[in-house]
Amino acid sequence: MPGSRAQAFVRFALEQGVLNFGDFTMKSGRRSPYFFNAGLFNDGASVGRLGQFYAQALADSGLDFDMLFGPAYKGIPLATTAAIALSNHPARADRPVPFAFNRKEAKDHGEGGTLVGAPLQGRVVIIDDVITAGTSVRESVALIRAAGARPAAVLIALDRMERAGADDALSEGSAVQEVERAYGIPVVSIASLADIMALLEDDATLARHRDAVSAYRARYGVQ
Ligand SMILES: O=P(O)(O)OC[C@H]1O[C@H](OP(=O)(O)OP(=O)(O)O)[C@H](O)[C@@H]1O
Ligand SMILES: O=C(O)c1cc(=O)[nH]c(=O)[nH]1
Repeated sequence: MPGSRAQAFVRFALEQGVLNFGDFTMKSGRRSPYFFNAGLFNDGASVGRLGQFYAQALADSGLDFDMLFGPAYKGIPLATTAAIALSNHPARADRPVPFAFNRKEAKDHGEGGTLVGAPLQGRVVIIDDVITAGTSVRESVALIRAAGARPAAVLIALDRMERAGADDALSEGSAVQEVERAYGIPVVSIASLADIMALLEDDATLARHRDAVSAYRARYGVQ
């Protein structure tokens, strides 16, 4: 995404309390001096604006696709808001934007199963907030392929630009690069750690977090 839009997104996330600085333990167990909690896009206006950022990033990528898939749980509102924004975006004019999502627990009554929404078919864009170790993407790819559809891309809000794995066995590329290599599909992000670092440089009120984020990037990051 063009620099100024990525910067606007990072600022938006900060204002919503989604982007935080401090000491956080991530799903992988790694400790991070910053955290992106997409669950705090938690009202109609902010989740609507978030959808517009996703839609613009996908339009800017020029990728063609048939539908969206949001992995449970947080991917569900993300795919929903992105589908609404895309259906109003000129790049998608006159073409529907079907979307689907999964349940974490299979349902054994009613329609049953784990998939909800439009049938998975064609070229599917997986929508999530961040990729850390790639587990959520791996599970999504398996679901999409099992349904006879094709993963076409991953669209995330924030590329943390960091290597996955234990401290003494870090992946060669970033988790995002590893996903691109493993599945042969592009990962599009609205913003990245580089944009967060630019924000820290620009904003004197955030200056106290610069050293910790720089040290973290030096330890785990890719350029
Ligand atoms: O690349 P990964 O290692 O899979 O990490 C990233 C995933 O982890 C988080 O979701 P989580 O699995 O915690 O589920 P949630 O959406 O129910 O919060 C996040 O929303 C991504 O989906
Ligand atoms: O790795 C994680 O657990 C993680 C990092 C982050 O910035 N945001 C998030 O929701 N999860």
